[in-house]
Amino acid sequence: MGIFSSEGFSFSELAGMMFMWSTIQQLIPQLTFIWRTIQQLVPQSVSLFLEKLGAKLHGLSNPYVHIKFPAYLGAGEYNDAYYLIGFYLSTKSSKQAARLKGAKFEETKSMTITLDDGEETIDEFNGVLLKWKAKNLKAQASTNSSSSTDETSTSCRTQSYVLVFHKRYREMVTEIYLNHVIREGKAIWNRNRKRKLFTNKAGWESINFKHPANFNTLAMDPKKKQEIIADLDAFKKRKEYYGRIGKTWKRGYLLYGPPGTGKSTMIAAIANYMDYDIYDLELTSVTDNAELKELLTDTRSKSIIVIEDIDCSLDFTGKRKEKDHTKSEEDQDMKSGNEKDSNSKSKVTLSGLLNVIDGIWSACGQQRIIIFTTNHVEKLDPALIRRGRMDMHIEMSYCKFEAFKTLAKNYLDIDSHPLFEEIRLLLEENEVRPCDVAENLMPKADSRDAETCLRNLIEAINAEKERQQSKAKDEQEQEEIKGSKSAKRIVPQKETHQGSRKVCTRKIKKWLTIFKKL
Ligand SMILES: Nc1ncnc2c1ncn2[C@@H]1O[C@H](COP(=O)(O)OP(=O)(O)OP(=O)(O)O)[C@@H](O)[C@H]1O
Ligand SMILES: [Mg+2]
Repeated sequence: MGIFSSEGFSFSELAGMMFMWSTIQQLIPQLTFIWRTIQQLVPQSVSLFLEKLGAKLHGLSNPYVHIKFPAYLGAGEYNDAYYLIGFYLSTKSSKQAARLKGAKFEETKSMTITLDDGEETIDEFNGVLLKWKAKNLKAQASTNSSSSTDETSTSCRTQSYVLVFHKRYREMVTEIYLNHVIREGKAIWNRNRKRKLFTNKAGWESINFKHPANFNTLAMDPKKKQEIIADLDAFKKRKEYYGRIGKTWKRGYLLYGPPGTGKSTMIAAIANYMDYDIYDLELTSVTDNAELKELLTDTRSKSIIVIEDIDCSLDFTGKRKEKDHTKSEEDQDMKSGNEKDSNSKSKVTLSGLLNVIDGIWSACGQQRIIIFTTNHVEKLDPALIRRGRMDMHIEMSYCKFEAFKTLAKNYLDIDSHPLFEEIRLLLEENEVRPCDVAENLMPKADSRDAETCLRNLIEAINAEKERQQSKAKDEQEQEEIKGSKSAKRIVPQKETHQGSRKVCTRKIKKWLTIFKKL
């Protein structure tokens, strides 16, 4: 029978119990006062012993363990675990608790719904039941008093989650369950957070990254595209594999090809596919190797570090090919770095960049992709792009028929058309950049239909073809003119030369006859 059930108690018994309870309540302040006085009188060691004894007795009678996760740790520091638990509980509590609260963070895409203050929810893990309570000390204290705006703004500091479980599961909870909660919380956070595009000015600055590019809309050879997707998939799943073979969990891609062939578009597609942030590293703004290290160690995991137009970024091109074998690589790079000083402020060197890629990341960089782009792959130092640093070399090339079909689908929403065959032949014969195809396929006015756009493209390719042909003809003519001019110049020279030789021979013969006469 429950103590608060009136069943089985007479009215006088109930009145007696209520009297006893109110007497105990009245005695509490006096008992507290006596306890405080004893604490002051007895030596500290004795009072500590008594406290420990009290806790032990309480432990014996209470089989439940409570772990508190406060939102605020003091000294301006907030507790990440509190927020991650909140994300974890958002998937559990909305089904059970009656009172919930919604929170929208600047960095997240959507609202997170979690337990309101004072609410509880039960979680089950490996057959064990665990209770989570949301507490707010301020809310409890201010139920009796009116709260000021100041209090509301700092009330998150007084919030906490308390986990309650039977003490027999202590080990399982602390060693397995809590790791699971934090891991799940992080996964929810990652799925919900907005992706960022970072650029380096003074340190990293970020904006939200929103780019519509994806592998479906990326125009390129479908086989090559599938290879890239498969490589990314393998990379995503290979955490254990990289750990086992002792390699850093990173992957390097070199994208090369003429301007307007989709290198930057490919980077956006990879970022969207992987759900990664992008760090767009402008090497010319990096003062020296030390700053480069700092910037790269400051990047988050699950990110892509991009160095666009690496051949133009710094003088990395082919330096090693002419290296002086009597000097160390670092010396030579430093020398070239100093030489560069005259036209660039950056002292970042090739070996500095290689050290950062290979060295620092081995220690702390995980789940990162590094991408270099260039229009002139032949100019790059082989050390920079060797396998292991740049694992995949991807050529982004001129638009062929398969790539065209993707663009026709993107821009005109068509899979076939009678003009496709003519376009296929034209694309085989000519080097047309995907950006030019895209430009021509984009309807300039609402009224323009697919056929008009396709005809525009055909016209544009033919016009370019004629332009190239007449340019080639002009160049040939110029060459011929140059050739004939130099031929004309050479002939009199030869004649003059021969003439002077003849004069010379005549003079010698004359002198010989004079000598003979003498
Ligand atoms: N392969 C492609 N697939 C889809 N769209 C493309 C492709 N290539 C180019 N485009 C279109 O052309 C525009 C320019 O492409 P992008 O900037 O990706 O070229 P790039 O290779 O990075 O050029 P650059 O070498 O000059 O930096 C894009 O905005 C896109 O609309
Ligand atoms: Mg680009």
